[in-house]
Amino acid sequence: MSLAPDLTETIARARADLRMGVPIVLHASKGAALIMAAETLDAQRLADLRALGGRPVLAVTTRRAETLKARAYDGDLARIVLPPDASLSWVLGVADPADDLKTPMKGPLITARDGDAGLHRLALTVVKSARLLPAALVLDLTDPAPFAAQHGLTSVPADQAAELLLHTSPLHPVVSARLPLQVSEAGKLHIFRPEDGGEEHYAIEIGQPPRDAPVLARLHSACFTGDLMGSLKCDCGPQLRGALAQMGGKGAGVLLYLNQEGRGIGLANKMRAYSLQDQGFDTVEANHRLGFEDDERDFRIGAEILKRMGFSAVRLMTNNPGKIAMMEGSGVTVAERVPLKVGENAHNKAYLATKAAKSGHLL
Ligand SMILES: Nc1nc2c(ncn2[C@@H]2O[C@H](COP(=O)(O)OP(=O)(O)OP(=O)(O)O)[C@@H](O)[C@H]2O)c(=O)[nH]1
Ligand SMILES: [Zn+2]
Repeated sequence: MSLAPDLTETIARARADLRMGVPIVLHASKGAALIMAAETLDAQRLADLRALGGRPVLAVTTRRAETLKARAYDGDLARIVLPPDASLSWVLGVADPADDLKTPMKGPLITARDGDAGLHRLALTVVKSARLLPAALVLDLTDPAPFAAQHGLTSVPADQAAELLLHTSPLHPVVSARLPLQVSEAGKLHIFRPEDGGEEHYAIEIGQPPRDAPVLARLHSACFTGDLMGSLKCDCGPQLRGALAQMGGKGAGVLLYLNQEGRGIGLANKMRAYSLQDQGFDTVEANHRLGFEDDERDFRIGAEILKRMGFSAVRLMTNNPGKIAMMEGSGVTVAERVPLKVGENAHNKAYLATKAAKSGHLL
């Protein structure tokens, strides 16, 4: 018997550590490294890192490197060599585009091209999944086990972790209960909990849709600003209410409320993107300047929930062809696309036009 955390639990612990500003250790057959998230770094830990000697680098995605005009030799990421006099604000300036226009980074930034970037890539994956800015300080370690033990750090086997993180975490139903709604008194809420310690997702079932026919379905991604605050910057609130109203009218349907705020980058990063939009960048450019892809969501989660509920085919309410492709790729048939065009206003007109022009949304 062992009470020790397994791999999934160790990764969840690493995520929590990074959010708290605590370093982690990644170890693989080819090498090992000490990792700190740039966003939660403080001056003391930066000084402690320096005291260890070696050649620390700041790993950023190629998206971010492009804005910084730093050469990326590792495909999807760049390893920026930390200058000897780099301060905390230098690190934060590389990680966070907030002041790019006001105080552009003084280059040239030197990037590493020798050696392997596997641990850096994994570091960025873990930092992203902790909903932090995708930038991580990485220092090679030669003797990771005693180092981690001496400092009480979470130590993650990198090869196995990289493999595990390719897959969507299994989800388990937690509870279901009746939930009478304005659109239908025959509402029911189901809660699903992922094994990886990530956020729970919800399914709102309306009526009793038969499992052997395509169900009217909506995959809605959480939008605190639009769903709850009535923000005019997007169309999420009207889409949420519009989808529920249609399901209520038909007497059957299932709306998945996926906690993938900000197209999967989290609310804090979405607000960073909004702030960049106020500087003149569109929704896609803002994500890229932050170092993210246009869309970081994993719609396989939606497909998993539908399958667990017994559905194998949907009439999907969406304008996003990416959702249809992901459903089909995950084994849920999209029998029909049901357009959902509601809530356009003067504030979100340009946002909706950008999604049509750059992200392939259907008009
Ligand atoms: N990163 C980022 N996320 C945004 C922005 N505006 C809205 N969002 C998020 O985008 C998501 C919108 O999701 P959905 O309603 O599923 O929209 P969609 O992918 O356009 O697809 P359909 O509505 O199905 O056509 C929500 O998670 C919002 O929080 C933005 O400017 N930047
Ligand atoms: Zn929204």
